[in-house]
Amino acid sequence: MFKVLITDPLSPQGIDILRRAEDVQIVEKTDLAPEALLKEIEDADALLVRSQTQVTAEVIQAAKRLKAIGRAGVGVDNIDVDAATGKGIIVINAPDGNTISTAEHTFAMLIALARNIPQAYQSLIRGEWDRKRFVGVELRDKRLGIIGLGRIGTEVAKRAKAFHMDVLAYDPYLTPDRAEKIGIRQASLDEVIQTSDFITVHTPLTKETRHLIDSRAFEKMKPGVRILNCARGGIIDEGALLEAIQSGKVAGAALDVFETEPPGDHPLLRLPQVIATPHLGASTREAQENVAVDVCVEILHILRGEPFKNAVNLPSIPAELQEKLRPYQSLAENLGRFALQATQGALCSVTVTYSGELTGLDTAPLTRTILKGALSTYLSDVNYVNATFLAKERGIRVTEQKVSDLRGFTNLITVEVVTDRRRRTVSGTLLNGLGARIINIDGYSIDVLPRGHLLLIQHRDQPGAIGRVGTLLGKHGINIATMQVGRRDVGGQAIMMLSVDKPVPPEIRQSLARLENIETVQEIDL
Ligand SMILES: NC(=O)C1=CN([C@@H]2O[C@H](COP(=O)(O)OP(=O)(O)OC[C@H]3O[C@@H](n4cnc5c(N)ncnc54)[C@H](O)[C@@H]3O)[C@@H](O)[C@H]2O)C=CC1
Ligand SMILES: O=C(O)CCC(=O)C(=O)O
Repeated sequence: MFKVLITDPLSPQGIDILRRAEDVQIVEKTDLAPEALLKEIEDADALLVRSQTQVTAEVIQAAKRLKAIGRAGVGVDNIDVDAATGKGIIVINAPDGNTISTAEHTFAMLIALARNIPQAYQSLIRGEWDRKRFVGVELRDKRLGIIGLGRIGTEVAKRAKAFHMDVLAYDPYLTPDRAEKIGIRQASLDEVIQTSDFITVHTPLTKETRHLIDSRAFEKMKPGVRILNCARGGIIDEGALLEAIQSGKVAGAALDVFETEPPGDHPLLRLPQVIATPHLGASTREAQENVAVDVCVEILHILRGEPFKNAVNLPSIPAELQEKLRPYQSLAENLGRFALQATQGALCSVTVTYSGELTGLDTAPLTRTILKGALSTYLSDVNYVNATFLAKERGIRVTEQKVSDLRGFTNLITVEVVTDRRRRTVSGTLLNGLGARIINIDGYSIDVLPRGHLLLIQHRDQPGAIGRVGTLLGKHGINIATMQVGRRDVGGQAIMMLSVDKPVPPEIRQSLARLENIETVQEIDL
């Protein structure tokens, strides 16, 4: 009998699936005090939560038999996924079930914002009859700038088109083919920011999207622009938004999410131009049913040892194969991350070539890991199980091949990525006793540890180029830990691969790119 502990309110449609299972005992205890949770989790086989229960490392350590944690929703921010992975506990989520609800909520906010509906309602119930203060704007022919055209962004775009809005999207990871299929014009971030009447964000919160909309972005916007965030607090810099509204640049904002939740007595909430909801994007009966059903079905699969999907942290592969592939997992993930970060742009195809001892194995899980590494650069909930599916959905061609060419190594993985901007080939190997190494980029031989902050610089092989890079980084207090240089011909094209002790800010990368004989500078974070 499997004990499934449910600690947040979950839709009964989901729980009924577990109730009908003869091998499951349900323990439903919401609002458990932290100590009570530590006790209750001890003999649980699975834990089901929404966003309230904090599944900390302490909770995970207290569990003696836990095999799976299910999140009825997308974000797993309340679960210590690393601690779960460390204990071999599978964490799953339900990424599709709340897309429509969140898109509809965004649209509700868009209309409410355009027509001052919450403010007018408040005024009316105060006993006023003020028809002048709440004059709004039409949506028709207004430009809606969508930042992040994934599942939710696409659904928002469809609804905006039905309202005859002029929709423009910025999503650097979307291929032109896919955008054409959705029927949305793609533009640069600057064009979206400078020309939109409404701007809505639908990206995950990543290093790249944190404060994507900051004071510089607000300066560039049209006066009277209206802003929406129903994705994650932190994509928009709340301090900069406050100033932009107070200065009159921004006419209004609709917020479902906040940098800290709950936001408490936040200055933005005191502005009459701001309308807000307490993270209600996914709060519909349908979305909650969808995510609860999805997560309960998958939890049963995991408990019964059947194939499952939407794992956030673990691939489902036979133990024997897993054992053989395990040493390559981190190299594979880092090769995917490295290749895409070094290439930039919308991914069109990935070709993975395996050589040596890898040719005799089923390498599909490694290819999935490479895809996961590449796609997690810009998608919110990529995992080992859904990476291939997501690539297919986005029209990315994935090819796997095995060859005998080993270039002197006992094993070799070569990843070739093609984006709408360029093509890159990166090879890596596991050196006996020394661990993972990147040994070739675009035909240039190097020897780099795939770890930490790296700078990939393309330059002309001329005297002084290396020195100028070192001097400029040194001037800004950035220490170079290691440096590798690869060239084909004397005086010709060459690359430098630097590992540095801290991230290199964009303005310093731009200064580097302006140095004599330096052509491109890419930062890679592994
Ligand atoms: N308010 C709420 O209750 C809910 C909020 N969400 C949040 O909404 C967000 C989007 O969710 P989905 O559409 O399901 O995710 P998704 O993964 O389908 O789409 C994200 C999109 O953002 C794009 N993107 C990534 N980095 C970008 C960048 N720097 N600039 C522009 N575009 C970038 C990706 O290419 C992708 O197309 C997630 O953060 C999710 O957590 C999701 C559900 C409910
Ligand atoms: O209502 C919830 O569970 C939060 C939804 C959400 O933000 C997500 O699924 O990422």
